[in-house]
Amino acid sequence: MAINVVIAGPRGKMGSEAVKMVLNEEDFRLVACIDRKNDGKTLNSIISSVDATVPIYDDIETCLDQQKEVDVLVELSVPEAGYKHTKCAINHGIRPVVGTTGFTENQLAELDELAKKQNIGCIIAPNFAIGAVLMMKFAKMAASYFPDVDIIEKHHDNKLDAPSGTAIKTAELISENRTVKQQGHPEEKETLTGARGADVDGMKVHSIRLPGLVAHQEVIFGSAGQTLTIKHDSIDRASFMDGVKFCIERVLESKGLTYGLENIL
Ligand SMILES: NC(=O)C1=CN([C@@H]2O[C@H](COP(=O)(O)OP(=O)(O)OC[C@H]3O[C@@H](n4cnc5c(N)ncnc54)[C@H](O)[C@@H]3O)[C@@H](O)[C@H]2O)C=CC1
Ligand SMILES: O=C(O)C1=N[C@H](C(=O)O)C[C@H](O)C1
Repeated sequence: MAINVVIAGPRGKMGSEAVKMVLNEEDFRLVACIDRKNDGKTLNSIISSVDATVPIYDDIETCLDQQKEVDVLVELSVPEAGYKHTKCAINHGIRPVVGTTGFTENQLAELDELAKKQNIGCIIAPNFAIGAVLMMKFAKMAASYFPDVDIIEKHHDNKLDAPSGTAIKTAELISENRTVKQQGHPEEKETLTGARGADVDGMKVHSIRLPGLVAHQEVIFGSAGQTLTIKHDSIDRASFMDGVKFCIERVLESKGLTYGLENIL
Protein backbone atom coordinates (compact mmCIF):
# COMPACT_ATOMS: atom_id res chain seq x y z
CA MET A 1 0.00 0.00 0.00
CA ALA A 2 1.26 3.49 -0.84
CA ILE A 3 2.32 5.89 1.92
CA ASN A 4 0.23 9.06 1.68
CA VAL A 5 2.36 12.17 2.13
CA VAL A 6 1.68 15.88 2.69
CA ILE A 7 4.58 18.29 2.08
CA ALA A 8 4.84 21.68 3.79
CA GLY A 9 6.92 24.25 1.91
CA PRO A 10 6.63 22.82 -1.64
CA ARG A 11 7.99 25.94 -3.36
CA GLY A 12 11.15 26.06 -1.24
CA LYS A 13 14.60 24.77 -2.14
CA MET A 14 14.13 21.59 -0.09
CA GLY A 15 10.35 21.31 -0.52
CA SER A 16 10.55 21.37 -4.32
CA GLU A 17 13.21 18.64 -4.26
CA ALA A 18 11.02 16.58 -1.89
CA VAL A 19 7.99 17.02 -4.19
CA LYS A 20 10.03 15.56 -7.09
CA MET A 21 11.27 12.67 -4.96
CA VAL A 22 7.82 11.76 -3.59
CA LEU A 23 6.21 11.95 -7.04
CA ASN A 24 8.94 9.69 -8.46
CA GLU A 25 8.61 7.03 -5.75
CA GLU A 26 6.14 4.26 -6.60
CA ASP A 27 5.40 3.59 -2.94
CA PHE A 28 4.61 7.20 -2.04
CA ARG A 29 1.52 9.23 -2.97
CA LEU A 30 1.56 13.03 -2.62
CA VAL A 31 -1.94 13.94 -1.40
CA ALA A 32 -1.62 17.66 -0.54
CA CYS A 33 0.81 20.50 0.12
CA ILE A 34 0.89 23.27 2.73
CA ASP A 35 2.01 26.63 1.42
CA ARG A 36 1.76 30.03 3.11
CA LYS A 37 -0.06 31.26 -0.02
CA ASN A 38 -1.86 29.69 -3.01
CA ASP A 39 -4.69 28.27 -0.86
CA GLY A 40 -7.19 26.40 -3.07
CA LYS A 41 -4.85 26.13 -6.06
CA THR A 42 -3.23 22.95 -7.35
CA LEU A 43 0.48 22.19 -7.35
CA ASN A 44 0.77 22.09 -11.16
CA SER A 45 -0.78 25.57 -11.38
CA ILE A 46 2.01 27.10 -9.26
CA ILE A 47 4.98 24.94 -10.27
CA SER A 48 4.88 24.45 -14.04
CA SER A 49 7.42 21.61 -14.02
CA VAL A 50 5.17 19.51 -11.77
CA ASP A 51 2.56 17.29 -13.38
CA ALA A 52 0.26 16.73 -10.38
CA THR A 53 -3.08 18.26 -9.49
CA VAL A 54 -2.38 18.06 -5.78
CA PRO A 55 -4.43 20.52 -3.67
CA ILE A 56 -2.68 23.31 -1.76
CA TYR A 57 -3.81 24.54 1.65
CA ASP A 58 -2.48 27.50 3.61
CA ASP A 59 -3.92 26.12 6.84
CA ILE A 60 -2.74 22.71 8.03
CA GLU A 61 -5.79 22.17 10.28
CA THR A 62 -8.11 22.51 7.28
CA CYS A 63 -5.87 20.25 5.22
CA LEU A 64 -5.78 17.47 7.80
CA ASP A 65 -9.50 17.80 8.57
CA GLN A 66 -10.33 17.39 4.86
CA GLN A 67 -7.66 14.88 3.77
CA LYS A 68 -8.57 11.75 5.69
CA GLU A 69 -5.89 9.38 4.44
CA VAL A 70 -2.63 11.14 5.29
CA ASP A 71 0.15 8.99 6.80
CA VAL A 72 3.16 11.32 6.92
CA LEU A 73 3.80 15.07 6.98
CA VAL A 74 7.12 16.13 5.46
CA GLU A 75 7.88 19.52 7.02
CA LEU A 76 10.34 21.75 5.11
CA SER A 77 9.30 25.33 5.73
CA VAL A 78 10.43 27.80 8.42
CA PRO A 79 10.93 27.32 12.18
CA GLU A 80 7.75 28.98 13.51
CA ALA A 81 5.31 27.49 11.00
CA GLY A 82 7.25 24.21 11.04
CA TYR A 83 6.68 23.78 14.75
CA LYS A 84 2.98 24.56 14.40
CA HIS A 85 2.62 22.11 11.50
CA THR A 86 4.46 19.35 13.35
CA LYS A 87 2.35 19.75 16.46
CA CYS A 88 -0.86 19.81 14.46
CA ALA A 89 0.13 16.66 12.53
CA ILE A 90 0.84 14.75 15.75
CA ASN A 91 -2.47 15.90 17.21
CA HIS A 92 -4.15 14.40 14.12
CA GLY A 93 -2.25 11.12 14.55
CA ILE A 94 -0.10 11.87 11.47
CA ARG A 95 3.61 11.10 11.64
CA PRO A 96 5.93 14.03 10.95
CA VAL A 97 9.29 13.86 9.17
CA VAL A 98 10.86 17.22 9.88
CA GLY A 99 13.86 18.73 8.13
CA THR A 100 13.11 22.27 9.25
CA THR A 101 15.75 23.51 11.70
CA GLY A 102 15.60 26.14 14.42
CA PHE A 103 13.27 24.42 16.91
CA THR A 104 14.06 25.15 20.58
CA GLU A 105 14.93 22.47 23.15
CA ASN A 106 11.55 23.06 24.82
CA GLN A 107 9.76 22.57 21.51
CA LEU A 108 11.61 19.29 20.90
CA ALA A 109 10.68 18.07 24.39
CA GLU A 110 7.05 19.04 23.87
CA LEU A 111 6.86 17.24 20.52
CA ASP A 112 8.39 14.12 22.06
CA GLU A 113 5.82 14.13 24.83
CA LEU A 114 2.97 14.69 22.39
CA ALA A 115 4.12 11.93 20.02
CA LYS A 116 4.43 9.49 22.93
CA LYS A 117 0.96 10.46 24.14
CA GLN A 118 -0.44 9.79 20.67
CA ASN A 119 1.66 6.60 20.46
CA ILE A 120 3.14 7.57 17.09
CA GLY A 121 6.59 8.38 15.71
CA CYS A 122 8.05 11.76 14.82
CA ILE A 123 11.46 12.11 13.16
CA ILE A 124 13.32 15.42 13.27
CA ALA A 125 16.56 15.22 11.32
CA PRO A 126 18.82 18.29 11.41
CA ASN A 127 20.58 16.81 8.38
CA PHE A 128 19.24 14.14 6.00
CA ALA A 129 22.55 13.66 4.12
CA ILE A 130 24.36 10.42 4.99
CA GLY A 131 27.73 12.14 4.59
CA ALA A 132 26.76 14.77 7.15
CA VAL A 133 25.56 12.12 9.59
CA LEU A 134 28.92 10.31 9.23
CA MET A 135 30.77 13.61 9.72
CA MET A 136 28.89 14.08 13.02
CA LYS A 137 29.56 10.50 14.13
CA PHE A 138 33.28 10.78 13.31
CA ALA A 139 33.43 14.10 15.17
CA LYS A 140 31.87 12.46 18.22
CA MET A 141 34.51 9.68 18.06
CA ALA A 142 37.38 12.17 17.71
CA ALA A 143 36.10 14.22 20.65
CA SER A 144 37.19 11.48 23.08
CA TYR A 145 40.79 12.26 22.15
CA PHE A 146 40.67 15.99 21.27
CA PRO A 147 38.87 18.30 23.72
CA ASP A 148 39.83 21.37 21.64
CA VAL A 149 37.45 21.77 18.72
CA ASP A 150 35.87 24.45 16.56
CA ILE A 151 32.78 23.84 14.39
CA ILE A 152 32.57 25.99 11.28
CA GLU A 153 29.33 25.77 9.31
CA LYS A 154 28.83 27.57 6.01
CA HIS A 155 25.48 28.13 4.31
CA HIS A 156 23.74 30.18 1.64
CA ASP A 157 22.71 33.64 2.83
CA ASN A 158 18.94 32.94 2.77
CA LYS A 159 19.21 30.73 5.81
CA LEU A 160 17.10 31.95 8.76
CA ASP A 161 18.69 30.12 11.69
CA ALA A 162 22.24 30.33 13.05
CA PRO A 163 23.98 28.22 14.01
CA SER A 164 22.64 25.53 11.69
CA GLY A 165 20.72 22.57 13.08
CA THR A 166 23.62 20.38 11.99
CA ALA A 167 26.14 22.46 13.96
CA ILE A 168 23.96 22.29 17.08
CA LYS A 169 23.57 18.52 16.71
CA THR A 170 27.32 18.14 16.12
CA ALA A 171 28.08 20.11 19.29
CA GLU A 172 25.63 17.93 21.24
CA LEU A 173 27.24 14.72 19.97
CA ILE A 174 30.76 16.01 20.62
CA SER A 175 29.69 16.99 24.16
CA GLU A 176 28.80 13.36 24.87
CA ASN A 177 32.51 12.42 24.57
CA ARG A 178 34.44 15.65 25.12
CA THR A 179 35.91 16.66 28.46
CA VAL A 180 34.48 20.13 29.17
CA LYS A 181 37.20 22.69 28.60
CA GLN A 182 37.29 26.46 28.13
CA GLN A 183 39.31 26.77 24.92
CA GLY A 184 41.77 29.49 23.98
CA HIS A 185 43.85 31.67 26.27
CA PRO A 186 42.28 32.16 29.72
CA GLU A 187 42.80 35.91 29.38
CA GLU A 188 41.75 36.30 25.75
CA LYS A 189 39.52 39.31 24.95
CA GLU A 190 37.37 39.97 21.91
CA THR A 191 38.18 43.38 20.47
CA LEU A 192 35.36 42.82 17.98
CA THR A 193 32.28 41.24 19.61
CA GLY A 194 31.58 37.77 18.21
CA ALA A 195 35.08 37.25 16.84
CA ARG A 196 35.50 33.98 18.75
CA GLY A 197 32.09 32.62 17.76
CA ALA A 198 29.36 31.05 19.89
CA ASP A 199 30.35 29.06 22.96
CA VAL A 200 29.12 25.54 23.81
CA ASP A 201 30.83 24.28 26.99
CA GLY A 202 33.96 26.17 25.94
CA MET A 203 34.05 24.88 22.33
CA LYS A 204 33.44 27.38 19.55
CA VAL A 205 30.83 27.42 16.80
CA HIS A 206 31.10 29.77 13.79
CA SER A 207 28.43 30.46 11.16
CA ILE A 208 29.29 31.76 7.69
CA ARG A 209 26.53 32.98 5.35
CA LEU A 210 27.46 33.73 1.74
CA PRO A 211 25.75 33.60 -1.66
CA GLY A 212 27.07 30.66 -3.67
CA LEU A 213 27.23 28.28 -0.71
CA VAL A 214 24.79 25.39 -0.24
CA ALA A 215 25.46 23.52 3.06
CA HIS A 216 28.95 22.82 4.38
CA GLN A 217 30.58 22.07 7.71
CA GLU A 218 34.10 21.56 9.03
CA VAL A 219 34.90 20.25 12.48
CA ILE A 220 38.50 21.09 13.34
CA PHE A 221 40.20 19.40 16.28
CA GLY A 222 43.59 20.58 17.53
CA SER A 223 46.23 19.28 19.91
CA ALA A 224 50.01 19.64 20.29
CA GLY A 225 51.58 19.53 16.83
CA GLN A 226 48.50 18.33 14.92
CA THR A 227 45.02 19.16 13.69
CA LEU A 228 42.28 16.87 12.44
CA THR A 229 39.61 18.25 10.09
CA ILE A 230 36.37 16.40 9.38
CA LYS A 231 34.51 18.08 6.54
CA HIS A 232 31.26 17.58 4.68
CA ASP A 233 29.81 19.45 1.70
CA SER A 234 26.30 19.25 0.28
CA ILE A 235 26.71 20.75 -3.17
CA ASP A 236 23.19 19.84 -4.29
CA ARG A 237 19.96 19.38 -2.30
CA ALA A 238 19.56 15.97 -3.95
CA SER A 239 22.03 14.91 -1.22
CA PHE A 240 19.22 15.09 1.33
CA MET A 241 16.57 13.07 -0.50
CA ASP A 242 17.66 9.49 0.32
CA GLY A 243 17.42 10.51 3.97
CA VAL A 244 13.95 12.01 3.54
CA LYS A 245 12.76 8.83 1.78
CA PHE A 246 14.26 6.63 4.50
CA CYS A 247 12.56 8.67 7.24
CA ILE A 248 9.15 8.56 5.53
CA GLU A 249 9.38 4.78 5.63
CA ARG A 250 10.84 4.50 9.14
CA VAL A 251 8.55 6.98 10.90
CA LEU A 252 5.64 4.58 10.44
CA GLU A 253 7.36 2.08 12.76
CA SER A 254 8.88 4.44 15.34
CA LYS A 255 7.40 5.83 18.58
CA GLY A 256 8.03 9.21 20.19
CA LEU A 257 10.59 11.70 18.90
CA THR A 258 13.68 10.52 17.05
CA TYR A 259 16.01 13.53 16.90
CA GLY A 260 18.78 12.84 14.40
CA LEU A 261 19.24 10.26 11.68
CA GLU A 262 22.20 8.72 13.52
CA ASN A 263 19.71 7.15 15.93
CA ILE A 264 18.00 5.04 13.26
CA LEU A 265 20.66 4.34 10.61
N1 LIG B 1 17.33 18.52 7.55
C1 LIG B 1 17.98 18.76 6.41
O1 LIG B 1 18.71 17.90 5.89
C2 LIG B 1 17.81 20.07 5.77
C3 LIG B 1 17.06 21.01 6.38
N2 LIG B 1 16.87 22.22 5.81
C4 LIG B 1 15.96 23.10 6.51
O2 LIG B 1 14.72 23.06 5.83
C5 LIG B 1 14.06 24.32 5.94
C6 LIG B 1 13.73 24.83 4.54
O3 LIG B 1 14.93 25.10 3.87
P1 LIG B 1 14.94 25.68 2.37
O4 LIG B 1 14.10 24.83 1.50
O5 LIG B 1 16.35 25.89 2.05
O6 LIG B 1 14.23 27.10 2.59
P2 LIG B 1 13.38 27.94 1.54
O7 LIG B 1 13.35 29.33 2.05
O8 LIG B 1 13.89 27.70 0.16
O9 LIG B 1 11.93 27.30 1.64
C7 LIG B 1 11.06 27.49 2.70
C8 LIG B 1 9.65 27.48 2.12
O10 LIG B 1 8.74 27.51 3.21
C9 LIG B 1 7.65 28.30 2.80
N3 LIG B 1 6.89 28.76 3.95
C10 LIG B 1 7.12 29.82 4.76
N4 LIG B 1 6.15 29.91 5.68
C11 LIG B 1 5.29 28.89 5.42
C12 LIG B 1 4.08 28.47 6.01
N5 LIG B 1 3.55 29.12 7.05
N6 LIG B 1 3.46 27.38 5.50
C13 LIG B 1 3.99 26.72 4.47
N7 LIG B 1 5.12 27.08 3.85
C14 LIG B 1 5.76 28.16 4.33
C15 LIG B 1 8.29 29.44 2.01
O11 LIG B 1 7.34 30.05 1.17
C16 LIG B 1 9.36 28.69 1.23
O12 LIG B 1 8.85 28.25 -0.01
C17 LIG B 1 15.01 25.20 6.74
O13 LIG B 1 14.65 25.20 8.09
C18 LIG B 1 16.36 24.54 6.57
O14 LIG B 1 17.24 24.80 7.64
C19 LIG B 1 17.43 22.54 4.62
C20 LIG B 1 18.21 21.65 3.96
C21 LIG B 1 18.48 20.33 4.49
O1 LIG C 1 19.25 25.64 5.58
C1 LIG C 1 19.93 24.77 4.99
O2 LIG C 1 20.27 24.88 3.81
C2 LIG C 1 20.33 23.57 5.73
N1 LIG C 1 19.86 23.40 6.93
C3 LIG C 1 20.13 22.30 7.79
C4 LIG C 1 20.83 22.79 9.03
O3 LIG C 1 20.45 23.84 9.58
O4 LIG C 1 21.75 22.11 9.48
C5 LIG C 1 20.81 21.16 7.08
C6 LIG C 1 21.79 21.55 6.04
O5 LIG C 1 22.91 22.07 6.66
C7 LIG C 1 21.18 22.56 5.08
